[in-house]
Amino acid sequence: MSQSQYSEWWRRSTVYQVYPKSFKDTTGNGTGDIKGLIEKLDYLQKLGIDIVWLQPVYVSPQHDNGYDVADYENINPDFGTMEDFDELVQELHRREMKLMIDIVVNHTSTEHEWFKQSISSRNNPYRDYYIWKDPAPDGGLPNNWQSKFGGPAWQFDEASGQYYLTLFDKTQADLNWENEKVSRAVNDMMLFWAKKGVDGFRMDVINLISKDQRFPNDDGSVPPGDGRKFYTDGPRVHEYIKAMYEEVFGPYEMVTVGEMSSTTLEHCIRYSSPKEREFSMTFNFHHLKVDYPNGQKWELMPYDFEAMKSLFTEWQTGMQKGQGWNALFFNNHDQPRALSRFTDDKVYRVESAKLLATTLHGLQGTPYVYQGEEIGMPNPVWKSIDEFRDIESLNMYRILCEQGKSPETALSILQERSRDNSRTPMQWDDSRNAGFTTGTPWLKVDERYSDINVQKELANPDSIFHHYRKLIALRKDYGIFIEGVFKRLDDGHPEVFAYARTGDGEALVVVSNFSSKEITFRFEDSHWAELSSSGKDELLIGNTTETPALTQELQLSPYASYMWLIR
Ligand SMILES: O=P(O)(O)OC[C@H]1O[C@H](O[C@H]2O[C@H](CO)[C@@H](O)[C@H](O)[C@H]2O)[C@H](O)[C@@H](O)[C@@H]1O
Repeated sequence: MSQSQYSEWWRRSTVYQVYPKSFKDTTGNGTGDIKGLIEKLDYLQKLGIDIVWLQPVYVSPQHDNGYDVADYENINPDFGTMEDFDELVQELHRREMKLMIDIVVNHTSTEHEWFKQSISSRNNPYRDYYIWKDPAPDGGLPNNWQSKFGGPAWQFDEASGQYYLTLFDKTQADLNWENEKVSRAVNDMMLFWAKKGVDGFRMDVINLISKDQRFPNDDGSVPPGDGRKFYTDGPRVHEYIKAMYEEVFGPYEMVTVGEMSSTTLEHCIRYSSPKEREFSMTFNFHHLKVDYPNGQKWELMPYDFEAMKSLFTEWQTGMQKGQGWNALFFNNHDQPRALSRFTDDKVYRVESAKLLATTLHGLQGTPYVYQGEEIGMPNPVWKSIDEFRDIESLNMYRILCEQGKSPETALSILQERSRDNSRTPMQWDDSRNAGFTTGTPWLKVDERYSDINVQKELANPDSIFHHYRKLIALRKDYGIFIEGVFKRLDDGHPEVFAYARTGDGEALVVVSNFSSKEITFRFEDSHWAELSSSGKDELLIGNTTETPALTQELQLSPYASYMWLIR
């Protein structure tokens, strides 16, 4: 890739993901709001954040916490007003920060006016905005596709005698992108926000919008056999995205990230290579499915560390070769906290949080920090099903019990897998409800908030927060973070992930011990010969009190992680 292809500002940026419902409540109604986010912008600026990704704040019945949009161009009163939104844009821009908003157009809420019209009669002009099918000849479901939240992907409408498609909850009806009026309406909606000064979009499950128009049954030959192979990266998806680029993203010079569900490397290269004129970058989830036995999210197994490292290697190398760009992340609002999932959130919580950050931020791509990650928030401990709020978790708990699992077993699966793990309120200080709200929080606050909170983190120069701050600043200082060619260096070591990023006679080297053991790690001779001939090493950042030089053999304490620059 030539130098100029790396010149876009967002390649040097770090994005902070805000789950508004759990960020900061200023009204006392127990739900975070836009004014709460404005109140905390100085905090995000201190962290060094360039872009804030604000998750859906549109009018919505909130069955899926805003991913069920009922009106794309108005703000849900729980989150505030359009004036608050405009103030947010101004306040971000005043700080030279950017705003990225969530666009959810694979589906709408069934409370959206388009759907209300669509379901009203077979002849309504909006009927074709959604995917309606007759029952199968035997009177059953149109096909055997499954909803990602459990159960069949079809809902029956008695009045018209047809089914509509819902790949997520039954209140989230899939839009029919074959209808040109749908893409027209979506582009108009995106132009509305672009004209308001929004700088970018995060496009929810955007690679699911084009369905195989034959709507065939899934024969189960490719796991998980739920129909996804017929609508994931579907036949016309690139055509649809290119049209968005030409009309909206390109003219408004937006930064865009596509959330790509169950995607492939080949497609992500196409989605994010500049010459394709689609998105700036893509999220994929493969590295986070390394604890799903046979791709089954609702079964447990210890995570496969080697698989995780191989997936990072495959995507780093593949995207680099194909000129694509990765969105880098370990955490988001759909994932349990990586700290609890892949490392030790108790004895080595601080070391672990810093290790995950260093390992991720040294990779090629744009890093995303999910709220609370920068202070080392772990999964909470769940005591009862009554504490959960997430629609997927509640559906799956019911299904797991129906399948014969005991309530205790079902709860233990939710403890590891529930999306609510990452959605508990942000912990600002040690006052009541962690300073999140003066009212009753919509989801419980983790009990450890008096130890783990922003106030404490800011006061301690060695905190996780300050580690993130340094990493974010380093990315701006050294071009090697952006351009360096990825090479894995640990040769299948069972505890260590080690890699280099090389270029222009320099090397960035990251070595992380993902275990609670004190270990010795030795670079293989050929790797060491290359590294040691590259120049003099300087430790850029580490997570212990030691400041080791880079040597062929390294003693690594539990969860130790270091990043060196050689030049
Ligand atoms: O696990 P994948 O098949 O790779 O899918 C990725 C994620 O897709 C879904 O997330 C997004 O869409 C949902 C519906 O709008 C919404 O509920 C969620 O919050 C969005 O981020 C899926 O729900 C996630 O579990 C997957 O991780």
